[in-house]
Amino acid sequence: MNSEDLKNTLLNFVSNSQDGYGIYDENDILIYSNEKFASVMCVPRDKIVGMTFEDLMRHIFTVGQGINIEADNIESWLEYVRGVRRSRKFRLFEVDFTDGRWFLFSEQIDDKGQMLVQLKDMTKQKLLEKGLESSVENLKEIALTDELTRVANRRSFVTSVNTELSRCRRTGASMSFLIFDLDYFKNINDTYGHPIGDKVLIHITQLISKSLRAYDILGRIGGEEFGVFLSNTPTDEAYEIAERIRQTIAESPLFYEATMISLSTSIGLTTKGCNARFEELYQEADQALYSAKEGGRNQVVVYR
Ligand SMILES: Nc1nc2c(ncn2[C@@H]2O[C@H](COP(=O)(O)OP(=O)(O)OP(=O)(O)O)[C@@H](O)[C@H]2O)c(=O)[nH]1
Repeated sequence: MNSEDLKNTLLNFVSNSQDGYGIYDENDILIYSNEKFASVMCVPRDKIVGMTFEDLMRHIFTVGQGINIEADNIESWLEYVRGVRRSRKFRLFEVDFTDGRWFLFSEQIDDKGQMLVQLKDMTKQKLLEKGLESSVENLKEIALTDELTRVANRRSFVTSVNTELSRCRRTGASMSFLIFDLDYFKNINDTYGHPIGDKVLIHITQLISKSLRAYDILGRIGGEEFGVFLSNTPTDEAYEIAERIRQTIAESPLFYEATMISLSTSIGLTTKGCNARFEELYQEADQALYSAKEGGRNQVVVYR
């Protein structure tokens, strides 16, 4: 193929391309536009050629079609664009359109200062990307949340507690750790059935969660066992919080049809410096919880 034929073939491809092609001269005046470029910019091809880049943007801003120019004032937007446009020989960026489409723009500048702009419709990829992002968010949520009670599951609770321990290690503060365990929960399941047992767990979670401060960490660490991490909280303060929750639970039975299901919890409490590990906190609070069960249940016991 001789060079004339090659030029014609190339021009033919570019003219009929599904991608938009435009060329600006060194003064940013559009000297070439294929059909697609003109239609993406929402200006007829015979009108768009000859426009400067800035006038084209002003036009798009005024009609409110095409590129989504998120600005109150087009002149200040252009001021910003002047700072980045032509700042590099090659630029690649994504642009959203007022009709919801997305285009990938590539700008390439030759030695004379002429700029070739290519626009590629990437709406499908963008939708896919957004779908994937929200699926990842959903999966994260599922992986970290207890399905029944909607609080942190054991894994996510342990991670949050470890993060908080590292943070408070730097401040040298002490913290308290509580384990709540429902009393005679097996009886509730056996008497009223598993679905009502589930309702009890949700009810208890809500009662505990309402009594905590925004920065306390609550998680379901076992079947009917909940952990609470109280950062920067000494024993007497943690005891007050635990005792208040114990009382609330004891005074808040679950009403199911005509039946009132009375509830109570035993609570183990330990207070330590932040150099402790999760396993130690758990072990000590669990030992205190065991004493609370042994001591007759429905009580808070501090680890000694
Ligand atoms: N409904 C329901 N029950 C659960 C769930 N997870 C664990 N359980 C039940 O929780 C009960 C725990 O029983 P136990 O460990 O004997 O404890 P308890 O009956 O509360 O007795 P104490 O703790 O000694 O007061 C068992 O019957 C488990 O089947 C759950 O997600 N839903």
